[in-house]
Formats: sequence, structure tokens, C-alpha cells
Amino acid sequence: MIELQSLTKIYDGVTVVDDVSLTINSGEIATIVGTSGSGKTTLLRMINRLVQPSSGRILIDGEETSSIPAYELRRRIGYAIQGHGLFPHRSVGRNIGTVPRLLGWKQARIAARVDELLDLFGLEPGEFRDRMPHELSGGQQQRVGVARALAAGPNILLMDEPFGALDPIIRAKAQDDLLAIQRRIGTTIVLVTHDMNEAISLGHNIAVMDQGRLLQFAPPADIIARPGTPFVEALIGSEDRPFRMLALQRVRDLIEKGPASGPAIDAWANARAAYAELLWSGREAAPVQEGGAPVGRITRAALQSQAEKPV
Ligand SMILES: Nc1ncnc2c1ncn2[C@@H]1O[C@H](COP(=O)(O)OP(=O)(O)OP(=O)(O)O)[C@@H](O)[C@H]1O
Repeated sequence: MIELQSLTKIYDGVTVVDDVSLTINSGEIATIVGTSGSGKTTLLRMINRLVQPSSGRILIDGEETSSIPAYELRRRIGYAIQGHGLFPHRSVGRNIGTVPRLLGWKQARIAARVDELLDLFGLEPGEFRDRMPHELSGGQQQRVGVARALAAGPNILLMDEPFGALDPIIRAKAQDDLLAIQRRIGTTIVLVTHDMNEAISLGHNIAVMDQGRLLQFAPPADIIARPGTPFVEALIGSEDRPFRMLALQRVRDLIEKGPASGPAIDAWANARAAYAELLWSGREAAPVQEGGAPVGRITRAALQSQAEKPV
């Protein structure tokens, strides 16, 4: 668990993070969203003490970070930034092994960890271990950047616009991969983004920042349905609200019995994609399949009711 208590940062008399308090539960993802200059990066970097707070406290599992030695913080907290930040003259394997080397791990343990992470991120170790960063695509570099941040097995991963440099298709894939990996290894993640869609699709909770202040910290459905301030409402965008609500749901939670014709929709697809498919194909209902087997149908009416403002 990460607890931020009245965290404040002042640079030359200017308060850039203003009395922020919030709690992130272990194994959850918190996304921090807000306009440029709202203090997101500064807030994130105070968690691993790359930036020293002017006042306030940060506790990790009840322990104040100011009393944890720097090397121990580095082991417990991984850090991944936009554009991956790989060392250009070091191989992929040496990049991933950076923190374990700093921590004095034995060579064989580092090599095994590098291969394990390459596997986890879908990069064949024999093929990628010795490549240089410029010999990878942007998406592959980004995966290596996240693998490097996870190398020492941290409980916490801080990510600053990790997917900012990726094109939309690779970006969506990278987000899915991150969710799958997070579910598997249970890391607590704090992720800064400009992109409200990303904040909604990844975050158990979303922190909305403006001018150094935390305006709202709540689950995506609450932020969408009950924005705490006009600024939060503007960030959500009123036209998009029903579709954002839909995007939070999976088809498998809305399946019903009954007939439907035409191509099937996957049970794990999100409800927004299913609604788009029904509108586009002019159908009132579509069959749903899971693992290739038919499991029922999804109707336009059921989807529509999910897009309404919750009471
Ligand atoms: N080292 C520093 N010295 C002085 N001012 C700083 C320093 N670092 C950040 N700031 C200022 O603090 C404010 C918040 O910056 P920060 O990078 O945290 O915002 P951000 O929300 O992450 O912005 P962006 O989305 O553009 O990256 C900005 O006005 C910035 O100029």
C-alpha cells in the first residue's frame, strides 16, 4: 500500500504539488491524469524520492520512505518513463540487468532474470538478449523499458507516460500487455498519462490533477458519472460519457439467452466495441463466443442500458 499524506512540493516559492493525500492499495493500478504542468510527474517522482518533498509524508506498507535507504527504494520501486529511456550503447540484456547489477546480484542470477523477463514480454531471449536498442521497434523498446523497471522484482512500478511515444495500435496492445502482466505478478502501479482513455482503461482509481491540486481520486465509473468539479467533467467530455461507461464493461457480463445471427462477438471484448459492431452491422443482437464456443447473445438494448448514467 502506498499512502501519500499532505504531499507538497514548492520550487522557488511556487507550489507545484499542493497538499495531496491519497492511498493506493497493493496490487492496484492508480492512474494520474491532468493537464500539462499540473504536477503529475513531480508527484510521481516524490514517491521514489527522485524529488524530495517540501512537506508531507509517503508511506509504503506503513513505512515512511524517508527512513528507507536509497538502494532499498530502488529495489522496491521500478521506474519506467516515456520513450523507454534505454541506454543506447548497452545491449537489451545489459539494459534489463541494470538495477540487479547495481544491487550486486551474481552474473548467473542476472542472466536468468533477463531471460525470464524477455519471455514474459514476448521477446524471444535468444533473439533479443544481445540486440542493441536501435535494432528494436518502438513497441519492443518500450517493452524492454518496462522489463528493465521490473528487473529487481519491485512491489511498486512507477510509469511516466510509458506509452506516449507509441502509435495507437501498438499503444492499445502495450496497455493490454501491461494489464495481463500486472494481473500475473500483482505489482502496484502508479501511471501518469495525458490520455483520459488510458487513465480509464488501466486505472482501478484515477487521480485528476490541476495546478498542483488533487481534484478527485476515485474509480473510473465514479469519475465519469459523478465528476467532482467542472474541470473533471470537462476532461471526461460530456459527449463521450456513455461510451466511456460502456468501455468499462466486458461483453461476458451482459450475456443473455436467445437467438442471434451473424458473426459472433468475443465474450472478452469490451461493451463499447460490441455496441459499435451492432450499430455498424445493423443488428439488434449478436451471438457471443468464448474460446470459440457459443455462450449466448448480446443485445443492443442491454448495451444501451449500460451506457446510461448510473443512479
Ligand atoms: N526542477 C524544477 N524546478 C522548478 N520548477 C519545476 C521543476 N520541475 C518541475 N517544475 C515545475 O513544476 C510544475 C509541474 O511540473 P510537472 O512536470 O510535475 O507537471 P506535469 O503535470 O507532469 O506536466 P507534463 O504533463 O507537461 O509533463 C511545472 O510548472 C514545472 O515547470
